[in-house]
Amino acid sequence: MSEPGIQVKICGLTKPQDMEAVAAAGASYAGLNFFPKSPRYVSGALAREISLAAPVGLARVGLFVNADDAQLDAVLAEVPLDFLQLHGAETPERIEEIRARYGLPLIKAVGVADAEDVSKLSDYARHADMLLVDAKPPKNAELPGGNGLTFDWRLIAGRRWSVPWMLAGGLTPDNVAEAVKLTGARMVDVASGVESAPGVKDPEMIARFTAAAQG
Ligand SMILES: O=C(O)c1ccccc1NCC(=O)[C@H](O)[C@H](O)COP(=O)(O)O
Repeated sequence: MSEPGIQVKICGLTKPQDMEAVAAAGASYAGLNFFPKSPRYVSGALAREISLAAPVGLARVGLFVNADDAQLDAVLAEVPLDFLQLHGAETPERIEEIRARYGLPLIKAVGVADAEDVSKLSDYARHADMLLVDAKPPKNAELPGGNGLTFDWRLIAGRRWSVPWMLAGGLTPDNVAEAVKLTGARMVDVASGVESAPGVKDPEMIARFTAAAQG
């Protein structure tokens, strides 16, 4: 069955042409990754150039992991952003602090591996404007996200929270339609599933992913 209205976020753009591919595909959100250890890390003038390549209506999301005010101040002074995505171990207090200081809508990413993780989502929903329900990284993982791993979608099938939420974790052009069907997600997010190599986005995969998500 067709799923009109599914919104797509493509995360970890590393060049201005990626933004053009995201816009051409009809995605709604584009993520810039400010975590220095990520293969998708961007900074300074390049990050600004990518951000400025976004057409009106395509929301730019800045992704941070346990960022301090100094990092957030520096990025936001240079790079226009519409949302902040917090992908580390930020506490509810820290989320509120960031929200008050920068006045931007916040997406809190939460890793899920079991029902206990799912139960934590309601707490975060009280402090964030949107949730990103991602696969929990393995203990030895170098990155807290962008690992291309799925989780058991049945854990959240049909679930709703008090704020909008995005499904993430190991989504690809080939499995996203099934993930949407099983979970009831209205928004989906992908990083590695639309890349030809870590940090290298593939425009054709971005187009296929978006089309498959939207049915
Ligand atoms: O993508 C990264 O490199 C990354 C690094 C550190 C924290 C978060 C990161 N990505 C966050 C995302 O929103 C990803 O899109 C999400 O984790 C799903 O990734 P993937 O399984 O590769 O689609």
